[in-house]
Amino acid sequence: MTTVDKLVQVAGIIDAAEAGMIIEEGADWIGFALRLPSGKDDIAEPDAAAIIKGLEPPHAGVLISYLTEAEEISEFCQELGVVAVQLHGDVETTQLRRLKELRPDLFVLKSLVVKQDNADELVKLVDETHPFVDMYITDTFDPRTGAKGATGLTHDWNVSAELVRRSPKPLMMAGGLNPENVGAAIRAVRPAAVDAHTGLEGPDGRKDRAKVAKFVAEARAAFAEIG
Ligand SMILES: O=C(O)c1ccccc1N[C@@H]1O[C@H](COP(=O)(O)O)[C@@H](O)[C@H]1O
Repeated sequence: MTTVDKLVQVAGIIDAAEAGMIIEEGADWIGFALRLPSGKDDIAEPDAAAIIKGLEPPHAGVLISYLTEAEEISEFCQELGVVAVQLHGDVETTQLRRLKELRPDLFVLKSLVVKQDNADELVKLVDETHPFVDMYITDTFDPRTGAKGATGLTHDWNVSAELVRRSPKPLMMAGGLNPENVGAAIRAVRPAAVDAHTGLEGPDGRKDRAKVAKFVAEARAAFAEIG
């Protein structure tokens, strides 16, 4: 079983050069968003699989997806060679249980999409699903577009902090994190891990080396501070 603590993830990898740069700058896990409902993935599946298979521990590739069916998730994770999957869709608890039966070795992250006034609903979701989930990941809902991931928006960190306190499983904090706010976020919420996508991009839509380096350094410093 994979255990994680004080982990830094960068999501939305688009090619091998970007993956290599992010690993060089000290991130632990890298996330690949695939089979998105838009049909417009940033990277082809065989290219993602090649990058993932070339990673050496403690680095690892994570599938980020809206898939909801355990069999399809399991088969796709096998094809890609990922050790972890981040589920952003409305996955039934029965499917999470089935996924654990099929792949007890797979590290399952389930998103908790923070909206205005849905904290109680998220706590209920944690209560129901935690036996089948290894880690939760917060994310921010964008009411203008309906998007539930990679919105670049922060949410009420009091909700994330409450979820950390209430969840029997660790929590990865995400949603609008960037080099400037990640330290404060870790000190306020005390998550086990952090993740960012859009806050690390340059104007060309690719990850910016200086932003990735600063994000990793600020996160490591804040994790060391909270102990
Ligand atoms: O990374 C993506 O492209 C992605 C696509 C669909 C759902 C989630 C996705 N990424 C996750 O979004 C959050 C945070 O994004 P941001 O930092 O606010 O831009 C994080 O969980 C990513 O793993």
